[in-house]
Amino acid sequence: MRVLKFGGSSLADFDCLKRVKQLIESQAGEQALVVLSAPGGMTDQLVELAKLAEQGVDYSVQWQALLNRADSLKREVEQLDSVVAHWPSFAELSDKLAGVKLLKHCPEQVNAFVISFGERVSVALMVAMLGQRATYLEATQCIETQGGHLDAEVNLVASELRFSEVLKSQPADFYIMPGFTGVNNQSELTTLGRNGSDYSAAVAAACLKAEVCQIWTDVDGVYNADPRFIKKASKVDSLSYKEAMELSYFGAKVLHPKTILPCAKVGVPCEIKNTHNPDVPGSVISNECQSDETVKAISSLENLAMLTVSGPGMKGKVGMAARVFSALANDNVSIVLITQSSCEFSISFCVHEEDLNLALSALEQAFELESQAGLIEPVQVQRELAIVTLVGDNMKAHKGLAAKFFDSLAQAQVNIVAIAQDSTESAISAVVDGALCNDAVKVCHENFFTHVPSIDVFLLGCGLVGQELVKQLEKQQDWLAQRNVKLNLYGVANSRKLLLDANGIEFGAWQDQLEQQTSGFELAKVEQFVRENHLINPVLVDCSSSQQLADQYYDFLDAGFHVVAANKKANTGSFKYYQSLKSAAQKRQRKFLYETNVGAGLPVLDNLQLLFGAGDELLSFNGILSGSLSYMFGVLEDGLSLSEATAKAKANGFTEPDPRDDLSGTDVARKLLIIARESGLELELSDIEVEAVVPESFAPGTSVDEFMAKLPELDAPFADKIQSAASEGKVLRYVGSIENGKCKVGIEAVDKQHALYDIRDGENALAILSQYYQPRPFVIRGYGAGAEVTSAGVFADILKTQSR
Ligand SMILES: NC(=O)C1=CN([C@@H]2O[C@H](COP(=O)(O)OP(=O)(O)OC[C@H]3O[C@@H](n4cnc5c(N)ncnc54)[C@H](O)[C@@H]3O)[C@@H](O)[C@H]2O)C=CC1
Ligand SMILES: N[C@@H](CC=O)C(=O)O
Repeated sequence: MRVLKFGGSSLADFDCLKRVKQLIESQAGEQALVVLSAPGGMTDQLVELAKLAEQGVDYSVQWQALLNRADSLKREVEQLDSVVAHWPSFAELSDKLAGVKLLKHCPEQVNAFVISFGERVSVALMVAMLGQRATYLEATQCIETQGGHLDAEVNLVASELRFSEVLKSQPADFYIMPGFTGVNNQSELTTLGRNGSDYSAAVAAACLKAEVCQIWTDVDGVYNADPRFIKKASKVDSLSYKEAMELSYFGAKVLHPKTILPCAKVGVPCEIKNTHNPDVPGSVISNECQSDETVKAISSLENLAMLTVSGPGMKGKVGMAARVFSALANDNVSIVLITQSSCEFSISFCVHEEDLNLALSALEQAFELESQAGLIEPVQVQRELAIVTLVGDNMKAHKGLAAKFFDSLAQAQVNIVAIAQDSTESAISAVVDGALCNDAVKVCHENFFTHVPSIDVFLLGCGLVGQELVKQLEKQQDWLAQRNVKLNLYGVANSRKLLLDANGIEFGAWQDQLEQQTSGFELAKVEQFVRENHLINPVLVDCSSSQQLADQYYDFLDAGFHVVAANKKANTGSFKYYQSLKSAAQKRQRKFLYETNVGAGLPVLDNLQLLFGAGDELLSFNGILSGSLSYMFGVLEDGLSLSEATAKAKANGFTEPDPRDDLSGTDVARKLLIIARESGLELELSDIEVEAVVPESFAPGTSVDEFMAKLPELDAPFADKIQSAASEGKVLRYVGSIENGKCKVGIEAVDKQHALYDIRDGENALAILSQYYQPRPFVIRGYGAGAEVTSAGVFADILKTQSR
């Protein structure tokens, strides 16, 4: 005997019914007991009718909708010449509802009759469709329950007897039985709790020692996370009973939690299959489950509240926990998870939010005296919580899984309210803020299953460096995929507009799309986008030179973004702000990375931070830190004028957006300040002594174009300077130095023997004399400006946001 159960989604309309009929008939010579749910959505209609009737309000519209739906299904079946002989009595249903409306009261027994009516509709239709080979099996003759009329428990022993007698007296190929329904020992109809048809099937399978219990639904099986939400969730081929039980208990909606126990008791394998995809092997739940995976799946349960009972009267007092839990049990409050502090001062447990008031009043009554005597404190309540659970039998004795779990939650910025693990180590649960539950599941799924961490980039500033970065991101997609990194570009902003796209921005089309936007960047907008799309590793990448953006880095970090900056303005604001960014990043466990602030793509700051971290100390620094000035001084030697050299440097993408930042020495001063600060000097930008190439007083208040047009006025005096240095066999270089805690930048004339003589064409050269690197300094040399090298440095920083 095989037991098959079809849920409401498999019975939603006539086409679905035909598909189910075919599946039943394909049981090739096997006897089958088929359990049917109500046609999809019909139980909800019935529940609503009962509610309206109880409120004494008019329900004729809803009633008509139910009748129409049922009648149209019946008509379609009868068009096949199959008379629906067992059609349940709608007149009886109507009478019952009228009675409820009159009394404004719906007794449980009547409620059970009303809400289980849809199952009888399904069975009547299917028996008619299958014809002679099928027999209508009354669940009320077979499934004996105890407890109330609603949410009743099955008495397996009594039910086994009933099944064997009833089946003996009615031999058939196919027994079609309504799910969700039972009978108590007073022959009154009962129901098994919402979605209880799975439970009916499991009970039938256990009582009949069936070969298999197949649960047919609308998904291919049990997934390792909720597939409606985790796109990369994959089907689990086999699970143990324990794993399935933990999963369904902690929220996996594909199976009713009560289903497993009856199957497990008898060892009937339970198979989950997709009605719409019957050839795909489903998930098999059995004792035979063999797999090496440690974590099988992640589930989550939302809408929970946590209650904490504490007080001096708890400590060392035997029986307190028992009293807490029996008070709740007496009021039928189900406890989802329990945790207790080791000092025994408090017990915390989770209940479903809907049971919260009941739980509170039960505890109030049970501990009234202790509470008056000050032995028990008022019960603390935390609402809107969720439980995220990792499930897997092989987690047992496997070191590091809990650490990885908690680390994942930290990565998603999810605070853990409480934790619990059963002693068999097959499930480990964390109670978390309900609003962050999906983030938590997503990051755990990434870390335990797909192993493809995602980096979610929002690019601010798409000029030279920003545009080049987008090109590099596009070019490297395959390289990233090979290394299991998913780098998504979700947002691009210029100074006026912000483009956000939850599907990821198209690399080829972003410029046009950005232009079509109507509003600009605001942190709140991006934050909301991150929340709505449950992004775990959002990175704001600043490739602008905006002071306004630099001033918001603290807020970016505080809002949980990593920050990658080519823009130097935040690090060269006040020392206090510079420090606050470091501590915000640390506090929020986010990265603040700005390698390109000095030397563009050259590995300067990372190396310095590592060296200083290893105890090295800066003794002195000397070098060329400006790519544009390195280039300009080089071509000046070759005979170009200052204005020509500046225009060329600008065209090559070496200068700042405003070349005056380079020519005034400010850009180099900023870089030197950052090196100084990284080495521990508490300096401000105003502490740097600056000798300008072109003083800020030249053409003040002009636009970049006006400045460039006026610059030729300085060509002659500058050519003289070059000439006079050349007459001594020297060249001019723009040099930054740190000596005895003092920083200065300015022009130096150097001869052939000088280490900086050959540094030109955009190259930077940095000589770092330190405790560890002396008497010869540690030297870094290479191109220190330009869109390609700079965006490569930004790219590297983006990738570094992943390292822990
Ligand atoms: N070009 C280079 O070699 C290097 C540049 N950097 C830094 O990279 C940054 C970008 O440089 P480039 O791309 O050369 O400049 P760019 O002028 O070509 O691009 C900057 C872009 O930022 C945009 N922008 C300005 N304010 C904005 C705001 N509030 N929000 C969004 N976008 C805004 C501008 O409209 C412009 O398109 C600068 O801070 C620069 O100091 C750092 C190292 C090397
Ligand atoms: N304008 C800068 C670009 C890099 O920071 C330079 O010339 O070095």
